[in-house]
Amino acid sequence: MSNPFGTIPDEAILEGTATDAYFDRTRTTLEYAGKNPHVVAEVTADQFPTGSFDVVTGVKDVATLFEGRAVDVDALPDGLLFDGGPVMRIEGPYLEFAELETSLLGFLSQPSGFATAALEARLAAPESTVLSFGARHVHPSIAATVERAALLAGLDGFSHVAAGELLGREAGGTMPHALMFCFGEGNQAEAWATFDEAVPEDVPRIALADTFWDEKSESLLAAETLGEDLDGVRIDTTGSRRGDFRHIIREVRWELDVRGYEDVAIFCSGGLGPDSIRELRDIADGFGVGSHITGADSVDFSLDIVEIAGEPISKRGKLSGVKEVYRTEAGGHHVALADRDAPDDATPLFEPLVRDGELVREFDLDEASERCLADAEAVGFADT
Ligand SMILES: O=P(O)(O)OC[C@H]1C[C@H](OP(=O)(O)OP(=O)(O)O)[C@H](O)[C@@H]1O
Ligand SMILES: [Zn+2]
Repeated sequence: MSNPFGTIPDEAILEGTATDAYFDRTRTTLEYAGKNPHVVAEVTADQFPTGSFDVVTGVKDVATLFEGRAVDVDALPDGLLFDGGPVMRIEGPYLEFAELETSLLGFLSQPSGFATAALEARLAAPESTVLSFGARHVHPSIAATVERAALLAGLDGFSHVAAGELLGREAGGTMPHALMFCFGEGNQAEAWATFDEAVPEDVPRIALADTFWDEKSESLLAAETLGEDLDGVRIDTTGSRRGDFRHIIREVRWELDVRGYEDVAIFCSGGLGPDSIRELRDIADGFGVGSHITGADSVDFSLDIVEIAGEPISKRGKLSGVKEVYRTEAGGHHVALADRDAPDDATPLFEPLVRDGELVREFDLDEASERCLADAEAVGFADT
C-alpha cells in the first residue's frame, strides 16, 4: 500500500483536492458564470489588537503551496509575533487559489498554536534546558511540525527521531519507564549501568529516577551507580504522587549535594507548563514539555477577501480594504489601511513571499528563531 496510514498525500495538498467540498462547488459556479475576479485576500485571526500576542509560523509551507500559482503573496516573516490584523495577503485571480484556503489555513493555524505555546515554555525558564517531548500526543504525520515549532520558539531540543532527520537536527531525550520495567524492581542500578555501557558515549546519561521507589532513593542510587558518568536524573513523578513537586525536587537536590553530587543535573517532566516551569526553574536544570505544546489551541485564522477588482469589500464583522501591520517602537502591534501614511514610530511587517508564483524569500530556522525571541522581547511576550 502506498499510503497505509491514510494520511493526505502532498500531491493532494499541492493540487488543491485537500480542500473543503464547497470550494469545488464555488469553482464550478464561478466557471459556469464566467467569473474569476482579481482579489486581495487576507489571513487574519483577530481584526483588531487584543493585547495578546501569538507566533506566526507555517509560512514556508504556504509558500510551497503557492509556488506556480499566478498570485503574489506577502506575509509576516516566519516566527514573528502578531496581535490582530492580517499575517498574510494574497493577490490574484480568485480561482488561482480558491481551493488552497483549507490547506493554507491549516498550515498556519496549528503550527502557530504549537509555536506560541512553546514560546511560553521557553520564556518561563530562559536559562534552563527546555526540550520538546510531546510528539507522542499528535498524529505521527505532524511530528516534524511540532518539533520545528518548538525549535522556532527557542527550545533547546526535541525527542522525535524522524523529525530530526527532516529538520537536520539530532533528536535527544533520556530513558522511558519501559526500560526500567524490563529490568524490574530492585534492578534499577543494573538498568542504568547497562544503559551506560550500551548507549553511544555522546548520549547524556540521564537516569529516570521515579519508577519504583521514591525520587530521592532512586536519584542517590543512580549517582552511586554511575558516579562521574551520571549527567543527571529525570523526575517525571505521576500526578497522583506529586504532592509538593517543588519540595521533592529541592529534597533531591539537597540530598545529592550533601553527598557530593553537585554536578548531577535534575530534569523534570510530566504535565509541565509555563507556571510549573517558573516554579521549578531555580532548582531544576531542565524540563521536558509535551502536552503544553501539542495541546495548544490552533490560532483561529480565517481567509477573507478584502478587495475585489480594486474595491474594498468585507463580510459583517470583518474589515474591508488592504491592510498593513506595524511594530511600534513601544512594542505594540498597529493595524492600518495599507494605502494610508504609516505611523511615525512604526515599522511595517509584511514582506514579499511569492511573486507570480515564484518563491522570493529564503527560510532559515535559526534566523527565524532569533527573530521570534527578539520580537517576543520587543513586545514583552513573557509579561503578557
Ligand atoms: O506530555 P507531558 O505530560 O508534558 O510529558 C512528556 C513526558 C512525560 C512522559 O512520561 P511517561 O508518560 O511516563 O512516558 P515514559 O515512561 O515514556 O517516560 C514522557 O516521559 C514524556 O517525555
Ligand atoms: Zn513513563
